[in-house]
Amino acid sequence: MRIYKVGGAVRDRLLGRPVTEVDWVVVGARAEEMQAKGYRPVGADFPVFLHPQTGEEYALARTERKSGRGYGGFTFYASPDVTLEDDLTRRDLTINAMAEDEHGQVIDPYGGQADLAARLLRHVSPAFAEDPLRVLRVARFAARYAELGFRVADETMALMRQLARSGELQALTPERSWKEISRALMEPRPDVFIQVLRDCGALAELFPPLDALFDNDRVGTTPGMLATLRQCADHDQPLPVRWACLLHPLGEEDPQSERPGQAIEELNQRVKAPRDCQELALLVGHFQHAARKPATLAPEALFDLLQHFDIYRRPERFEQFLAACDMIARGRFAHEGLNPATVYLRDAADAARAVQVKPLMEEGLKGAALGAALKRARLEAIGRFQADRAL
Ligand SMILES: Nc1ccn([C@@H]2O[C@H](COP(=O)(O)OP(=O)(O)OP(=O)(O)O)[C@@H](O)[C@H]2O)c(=O)n1
Repeated sequence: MRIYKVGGAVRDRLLGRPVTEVDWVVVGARAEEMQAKGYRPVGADFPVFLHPQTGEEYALARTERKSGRGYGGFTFYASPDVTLEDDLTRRDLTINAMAEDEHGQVIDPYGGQADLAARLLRHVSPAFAEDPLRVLRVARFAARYAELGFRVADETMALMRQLARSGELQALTPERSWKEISRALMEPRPDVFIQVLRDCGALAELFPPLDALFDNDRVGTTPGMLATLRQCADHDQPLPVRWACLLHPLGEEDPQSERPGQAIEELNQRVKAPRDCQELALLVGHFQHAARKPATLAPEALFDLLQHFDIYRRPERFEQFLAACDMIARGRFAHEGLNPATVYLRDAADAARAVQVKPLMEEGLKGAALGAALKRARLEAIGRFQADRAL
């Protein structure tokens, strides 16, 4: 049996980037031998094992054949006669299809090193098309390595276009799509991820309302949305902020639609985004306008906004909302430095939070009456705050 390091670890070492996770491929072995050596199988009929000590993944060299639509439709052929080259051919990109032996010798049958040098994301073979998720993966790698000068090779872009047109992306499960999308949004250039998806037609398949924005962009929202995503990366924003910033223009289209928030809701559901991402996207979609000019809001409207956010129990969610507003201000409106609108909102929230319950309880108030008195006191506090700031 021979063991090689493969995939991302080889690529990132050659790029001089930190290697976070090492995958191994095992040639000339059977599952029984692996288990006899103490490796633990990952699944019943998947030829991947975990090392007894390091927990790293060791996969038997395999070929993959697509037997149906979607990700379920894969069959594996793993056997001691599958060569390292066979295993590398089924991989997505040439830069991911390199291996390294125990002496640090690189095995590179598909020109991965040349493509690293040329800064090209190029598919290995037509087998690329067997997994439509790879369209998202390529866009994600483009987002990760854009700053190193990488771009998608023309022939790979053509293949991605074909895959998008075939409708195969529809067969991706929300879980697999979200895993790629969420990782891509956290890369240094999430805007490049979206642009690559747009260019190959995948955005139209995955997020039709976002794609439509690019087509009917009378007011130039899409360059602003892309710039906003870039700001998110430059300011290390967490995933919910980035997701909300991606979807924020849909909230602006909404006033004309019958159900505000519908487009955001649909995209949330489509990828089954986690709850915090869903919530923030809807809140940003809905309140971004009000948050741009909070000083012009009537005290009641400002109070309602803060109530809606449940700023008393969910302060971190409100902070993420303000962060998203800041990123939009920078990306869309080229605003630099401290954003007076979000400073105002944060101070208003602090004024409302400063209202104490204890004195009201000491007056003997309870239950609904206490709730109503607290609301009144907070509304008054906001009124005072606005009056002070107006001076
Ligand atoms: N749909 C996929 C998923 C994975 N791979 C191959 O499996 C390797 C390991 O996959 P993964 O761990 O997902 O990616 P990495 O390349 O290690 O990248 P990352 O740094 O994002 O983990 C990849 O390098 C690639 O060769 C593939 O060809 N097609």
